[in-house]
Amino acid sequence: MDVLEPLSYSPALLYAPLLVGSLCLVLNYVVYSRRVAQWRKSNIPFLTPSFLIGHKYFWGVGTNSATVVPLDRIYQENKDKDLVAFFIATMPVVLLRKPALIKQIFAKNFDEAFKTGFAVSHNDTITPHTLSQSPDKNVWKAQRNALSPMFVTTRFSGERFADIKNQITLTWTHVEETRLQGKPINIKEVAGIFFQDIISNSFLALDDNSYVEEGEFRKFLKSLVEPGWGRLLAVFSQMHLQGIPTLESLKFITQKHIESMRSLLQRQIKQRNQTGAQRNDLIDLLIKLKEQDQDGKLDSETDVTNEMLSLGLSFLLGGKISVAIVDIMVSFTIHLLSLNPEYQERIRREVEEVMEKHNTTEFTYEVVRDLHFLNQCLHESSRLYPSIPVISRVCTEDFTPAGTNYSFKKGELIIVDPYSIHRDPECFENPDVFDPDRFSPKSRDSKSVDAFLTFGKGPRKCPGGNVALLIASALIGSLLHKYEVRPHSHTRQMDASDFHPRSFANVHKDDVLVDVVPREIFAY
Ligand code: HEM
Repeated sequence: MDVLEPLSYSPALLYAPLLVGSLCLVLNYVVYSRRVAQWRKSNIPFLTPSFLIGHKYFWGVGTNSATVVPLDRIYQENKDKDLVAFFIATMPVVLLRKPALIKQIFAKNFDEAFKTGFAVSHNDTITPHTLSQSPDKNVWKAQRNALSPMFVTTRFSGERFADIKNQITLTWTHVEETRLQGKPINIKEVAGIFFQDIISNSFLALDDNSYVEEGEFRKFLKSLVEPGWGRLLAVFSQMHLQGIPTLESLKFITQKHIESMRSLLQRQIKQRNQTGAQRNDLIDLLIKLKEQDQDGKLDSETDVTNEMLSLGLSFLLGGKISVAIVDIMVSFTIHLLSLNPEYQERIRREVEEVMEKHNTTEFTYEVVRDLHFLNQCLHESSRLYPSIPVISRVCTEDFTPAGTNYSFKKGELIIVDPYSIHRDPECFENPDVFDPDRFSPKSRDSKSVDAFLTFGKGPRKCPGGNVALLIASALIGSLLHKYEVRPHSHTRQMDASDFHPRSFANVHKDDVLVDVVPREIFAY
């Protein structure tokens, strides 16, 4: 074509996008109006959406602000309300503001709102059967019961503490080598390797050492949680399209993830059958499930059924992503401790006292389990930085929470924003101050217990929290036992403006680096 030849468009090409765009806007308007009318009738206070574009609050999400930033703004601007409804882009949601109402709906109205907001398309074969996503309450219950032995921290007692001990040694070696090279420690990376290698070695019998070569399980988790537009859109569409089949690329857990986990489990089951070892881990649990359910009907004894795979994923993803966010909790905690040396010193003293009590100079299950002040520090840091920005429920029936006149309709998406509640002075005094003592047994009262939402609320509350806290305590206790930790990359306390805009977890956007000084040297 001659470059100077004028471009000629067919009128259909020109008008089609305009027509489709206009139809979408009109449709949006109809949807908005109907939903607003429903909220009005249900006595649910709402923010009036602007004509055709919903609410502007969320426009910066993904580019310059994390999801909690607009949620926090709405939370702050509606101080006089128990709850407030609005649209995230075109998705209608009801944000609960008061801990008492959250407890009422998440616990007492569990039967009417048991589903999480992460709906799945029903033509999927795996995810509808996972613990955190199943729309069937019986499946959820069965999965939670079947997995319960995996969430017991005594699994790590006695000789089974060896996997944690081995990671402590590897971490000390890595930290010392990095220090001797004159470099700071990337604490999120260290925490990620520590936790994920322990999970892969203890529950899957993999022999991962991600300091030498990135482990298979760590790679798998990274592919799910690495911040980016794709992952952010996948979570949004999964919440918004409630059950409507979506494009493969818009799924949070894709077929590729599923098949790579299937082949990993298949390999480990085969190996276990060959060795006949008993480890009381996830592989043993899956083999037992297969023996009970299949009566030897499968072609191969290593076949991994969809049911086994769903159960495996339910645990390995910790509901959805919980297993992949323990490193976030640890890196925020170490950063806060680097800014507050007096609390580091209290942890060191506690480690020594507890070791003395147990007549040992080593880290054992009993020592780590008894580090109560360190546990308070973890709670306090996860209050300031709850890793999960939104906890959600979908109403499965119409209901009115007792003592209110709000009527929730079937299908309504309810959300809770732990970050804002945790920083509300009505729930926690001086909320921006890092004060681990507020979690001491004598300071804790029912008000702060109700308002603490890091691990969720009600029967769906995170069952893996204690495993996460135990492993996090082992890492932080052992690190502080050897080193004084000082801030390197961030010299002030972080807030939501430091969160990554394209992550669906509340993770800092830049690496958190700290310097370490060995205690012996520091003493002189
Ligand atoms: C810092 C670490 C963790 C945090 C902050 C966390 C937080 C959460 C939250 C907020 C929920 C949703 C609760 C709700 O909907 O009310 C959840 C669910 C869940 N978590 Fe965790 N979690 C963590 C670690 C873990 C670990 C290590 C595991 C597994 C070993 C795990 C397993 C689960 C499971 C299976 C669910 C789904 C429960 C259900 O739907 O019944 N979590 N977690």
